[in-house]
Amino acid sequence: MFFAIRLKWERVTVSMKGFVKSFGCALAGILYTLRTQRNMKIHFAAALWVVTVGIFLDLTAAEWTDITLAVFFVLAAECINTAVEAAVNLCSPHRHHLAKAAKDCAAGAVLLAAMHALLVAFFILWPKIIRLFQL
Ligand SMILES: Nc1ncnc2c1ncn2[C@@H]1O[C@H](COP(=O)(O)OP(=O)(O)OP(=O)(O)O)[C@@H](O)[C@H]1O
Repeated sequence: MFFAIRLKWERVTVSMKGFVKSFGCALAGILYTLRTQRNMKIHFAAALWVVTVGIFLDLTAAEWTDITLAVFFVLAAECINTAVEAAVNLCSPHRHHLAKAAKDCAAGAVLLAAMHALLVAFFILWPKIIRLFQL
C-alpha cells in the first residue's frame, strides 16, 4: 500500500516536472520571438494599446472574448512564423523556391491574422470611440 502510494506520487512528480519543463520551453519560444522579431514587438505594443483602450471603454465579456482571441491569434501566428523561418534557415541556408514558399506562406499567415485583428478592433472599438467623442 505504502509503496503503491509512493510510486503514484513519484509518477505525479515526474509528470509535473515534464509539464513545468514544457511550459519553460514554450515561454522561451515566446521570449525568443519577442527578442528577435521586430514585428512581434509591434504586435505586443498594439496588444497593450488595445487592452488599455478596452479597459477605458468598458467592454463587455463577449467583446473581450473577440479582442483577446484576435490578439492571441496574431501573437501565436508570429511565433509560428518565427519557427518556420528558423527551421527553413537551418534546412535551406541557400536560396530555394520551396524555402521561399515556406517563408512567404508563414508571413502570409501573420498578415491574415493581423488583418483579422484590425477588423475586430474596427468593429468593436471604433463605434465606441466615435460615440465617446460625440458626447
Ligand atoms: N532560403 C531562401 N530561399 C529563397 N527565398 C528566401 C530564402 N530566405 C528568405 N527568402 C525570401 O526572402 C523573404 C524574407 O526572408 P527573411 O528570412 O529575411 O524573413 P523576413 O520575412 O525578413 O523575417 P523577419 O520577420 O525576421 O523580418 C522571404 O519571405 C522569402 O521570400
